Amino acid sequence: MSSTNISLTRFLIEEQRAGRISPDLRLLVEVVARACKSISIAVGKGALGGVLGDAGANGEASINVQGEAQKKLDVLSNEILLEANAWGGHLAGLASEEMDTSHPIPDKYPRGNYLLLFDPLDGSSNIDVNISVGTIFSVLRCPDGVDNPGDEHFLQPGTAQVAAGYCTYGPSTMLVLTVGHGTHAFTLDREVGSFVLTTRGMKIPEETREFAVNVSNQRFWEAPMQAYVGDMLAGKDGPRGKDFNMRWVASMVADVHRILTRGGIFSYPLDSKCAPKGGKLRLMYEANPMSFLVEQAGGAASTGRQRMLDVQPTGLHMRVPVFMGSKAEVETAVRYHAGHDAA
Ligand SMILES: O=P(O)(O)OC[C@H]1O[C@](O)(COP(=O)(O)O)[C@@H](O)[C@@H]1O
Ligand SMILES: [Mg+2]
Ligand SMILES: [Mg+2]
Repeated sequence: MSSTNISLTRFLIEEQRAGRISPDLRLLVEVVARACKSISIAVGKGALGGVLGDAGANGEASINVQGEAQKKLDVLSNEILLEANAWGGHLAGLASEEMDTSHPIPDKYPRGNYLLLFDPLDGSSNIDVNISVGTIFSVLRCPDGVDNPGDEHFLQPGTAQVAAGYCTYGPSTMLVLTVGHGTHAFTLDREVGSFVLTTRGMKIPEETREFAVNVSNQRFWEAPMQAYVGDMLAGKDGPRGKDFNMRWVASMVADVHRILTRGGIFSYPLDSKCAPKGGKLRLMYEANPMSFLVEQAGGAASTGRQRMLDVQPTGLHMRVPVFMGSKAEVETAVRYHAGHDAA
């Protein structure tokens, strides 16, 4: 990755001058980036910051709307994002993976035209073992004439996103962003405190020999997924005619970042455990923003049966099966599903 001297601030101003983003959207992305810097500092303190471990009090776990035990950093990251964004004047409302319902902007603050959705800390199970975690965000327009949005106003397909991104808190902190004109990566210069453009126009190779999936769920998968992964594992003597490598960080941000950097396919398919909920990963906070970034980098994203960005959400916390990454490989996964469904 070659570094430039273009800061995120300058990049966004240039996007605004080119008419690709509004001044409000520019400021909104700046606020999210600033919040991510604060989360990065909290994550980076690790065991010294008193932020590891489970949230909750008196030995009682704190359970979020997803039915999952919250980590202290899940709660802290959510608070940082809410606090940073609520008063800025660019938003009509916020929604978070960690909150039951959408969060209106308090009356004391001015309202803007955008809706912000986020997974404040993705890959929570990795926090306590010092493996990369991240923040994922998505920006929608508030429908015309609505100044006090409710959950229903957030239920827009991924094609309606005006910006999406993630911040990965790994060996370096990186912000990866799209405003609908390519996917661009910024690395946090920790001494200066600003994000610097390090890759303009990320490109996912069309073909790959690397897949990411939690294979421990194999016996619960649907038949087409069993066949798809079985054929990859058969290697060059099997029907795919090539050997595949496998990676699974179990932080979607880190797995998708690898795929944006060197290609691959990331998958969290339907299995009989998560099928009653529709899948494991969340459409609005995880699948849609990541699919927007991946498509803007020349990749593809699907549920296995439908382009991800075309899915009409039916609930704020809706879950979906996910296949995303190198275009030809995602198309292959989709063909296995179509072949099975047609049989
Ligand atoms: O533990 P599993 O089943 O492999 O699931 C891992 C997946 O779950 C997630 O951790 C879910 O995200 P959260 O940590 O935000 O709930 C993804 O980041 C990751 O891809
Ligand atoms: Mg997540
Ligand atoms: Mg999360």
